[in-house]
Amino acid sequence: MSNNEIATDDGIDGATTTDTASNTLDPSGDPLVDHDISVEGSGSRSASSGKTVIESRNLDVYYDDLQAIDDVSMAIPARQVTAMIGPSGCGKSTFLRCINRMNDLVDSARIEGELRFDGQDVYEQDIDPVALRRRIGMVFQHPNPFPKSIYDNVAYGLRVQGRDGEVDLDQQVEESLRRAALWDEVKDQLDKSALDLSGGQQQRLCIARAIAVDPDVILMDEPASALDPIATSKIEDLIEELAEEFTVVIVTHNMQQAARISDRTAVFLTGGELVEYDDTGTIFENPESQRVEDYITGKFG
Ligand SMILES: Nc1ncnc2c1ncn2[C@@H]1O[C@H](COP(=O)(O)OP(=O)(O)OP(=O)(O)O)[C@@H](O)[C@H]1O
Repeated sequence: MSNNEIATDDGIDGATTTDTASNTLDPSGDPLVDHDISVEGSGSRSASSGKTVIESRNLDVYYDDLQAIDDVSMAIPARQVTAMIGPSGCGKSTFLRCINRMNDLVDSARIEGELRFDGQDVYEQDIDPVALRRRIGMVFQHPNPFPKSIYDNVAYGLRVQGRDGEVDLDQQVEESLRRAALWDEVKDQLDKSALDLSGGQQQRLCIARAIAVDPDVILMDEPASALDPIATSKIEDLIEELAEEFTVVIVTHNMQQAARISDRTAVFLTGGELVEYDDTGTIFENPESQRVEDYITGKFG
């Protein structure tokens, strides 16, 4: 389930902004970031190791009495693509939304256990969720550009942060659009409404908007599921490129997509149980769990 309707000024949408200098997270906290996990990616990147940037420990999430995540412990490496797959309702989006505390916006949601980003529990009392969301951007299933120009969409986060005076805004907008593989298509029409772009272009614009403020992590909740195959292919290529610079965590229903673009894959099954989490090649070619094999081979789900 994707919450793609949220688009506000407080850093909880695709325009989330990053301001590492002023955020309230203390990277010098618990040194969990020093844990190395070895990554044998099946994607195009080499099998380099990535430091743990996000780690859940015995995480439980409830919506009132419904348990959506059940005792999930996993470590997500920096600058890799980590995919979350599993049947509908198994808790993938819930887990994703815990990472930048989007579930705070759901009154019935209750979280137990730990969710660490950069070594610090994001649910500690002194953590500012808005500052957290500046470092952990999000891209939703349906592109949600603001009803503004292409330029203003990309510049939005920097302006909200008051950083537009510090940086060369034109340059930052161009660079973000280039990194989102959209510059060549829009460079002559930056004043045009973002809403006039195609769905695939809008999604790349949302990615440009998210990366303009230089987050550490980009969460993506089925970012290509509303797009046609060509637009999907462009987004997939882009995701692989983004992982050179950012940590990408993606929820996808599309197992082929997970196999194509991710380095690590987490398989959730009914009841919010993380059944297996491993290198993507292992999950798809030689999973340990019979249940995962049955799911991957389409025997259920
Ligand atoms: N805001 C909410 N309030 C109450 N229950 C919720 C809420 N969001 C999700 N749930 C429930 O939590 C469980 C996990 O939902 P979630 O959306 O995380 O699963 P998912 O694996 O992402 O599903 P899908 O693949 O269909 O998007 C489901 O039973 C769902 O109905």
